[in-house]
Amino acid sequence: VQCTCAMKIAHRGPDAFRFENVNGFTSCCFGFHRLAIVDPLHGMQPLRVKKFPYLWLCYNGEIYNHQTLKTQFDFDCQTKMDGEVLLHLYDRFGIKKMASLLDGVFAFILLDTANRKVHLGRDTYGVRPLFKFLTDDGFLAVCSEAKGLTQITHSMETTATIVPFLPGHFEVFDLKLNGKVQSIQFEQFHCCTREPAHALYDTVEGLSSGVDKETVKRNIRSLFENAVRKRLMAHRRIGCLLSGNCCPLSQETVILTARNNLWAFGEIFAVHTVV
Ligand SMILES: NC(=O)C[C@H](N)C(=O)O
Repeated sequence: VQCTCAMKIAHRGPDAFRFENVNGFTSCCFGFHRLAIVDPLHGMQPLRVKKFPYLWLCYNGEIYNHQTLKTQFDFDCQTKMDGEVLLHLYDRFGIKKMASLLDGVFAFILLDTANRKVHLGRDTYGVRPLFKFLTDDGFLAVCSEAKGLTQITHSMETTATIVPFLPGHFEVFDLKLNGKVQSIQFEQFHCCTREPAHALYDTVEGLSSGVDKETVKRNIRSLFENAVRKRLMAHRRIGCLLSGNCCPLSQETVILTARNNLWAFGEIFAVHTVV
């Protein structure tokens, strides 16, 4: 019955929809509306792979460096999904390092039935939304929009609050035998004033030192191109880059970089908005 609340956010994913109960964990349920960006064939969620049958992942977002991480750590991946890398990273390094190695925009819930743990996390800038509903007696629900949580019913008499999940943080819960949870760790994995851990594996060309105008312009161009390039990981045939009031040079960079890096037969449209 609680699952029907997931229909409140049906507009977030027009491509596919799934409700799934977790085998042997009758208190756990996932509802997912998919906007298919990467691996349309195998990317439905909750994402599960043969290698880790006890892991259940639901996430919203794009992991720009998924390919780099797969190569770097020699992961044996079953799909082309960007999110699959989360499962391998979690298995190898644990939740904190997993979150800090991700270059992208994301909000996730990862259930580990073998260790009876639930993990939540959200990207540094909070680009992807995540709301949490938790009662004092340990009933947990999360959703990309608060409206998916307002009609959740639970055993407590007092109303539980719905709070946005803090960007750049992760939280770990113990999943008790009665299906309730207890928070055991809440930590920041990254803050925007620090160099991100994934920078170690970044492939952006070395920037020249010096503060003369030409060097600075070249460096800006190289960083900007890299920022566009890494976002071109979609398997959709039509993409749209929205640039808010950026100069003609960057407009041109966006279009050229995009055209040179398109996957398969895609087409790119840049829309320039002037604020
Ligand atoms: N769209 C998403 O948020 C998840 C994933 N990147 C996908 O392509 O399905």
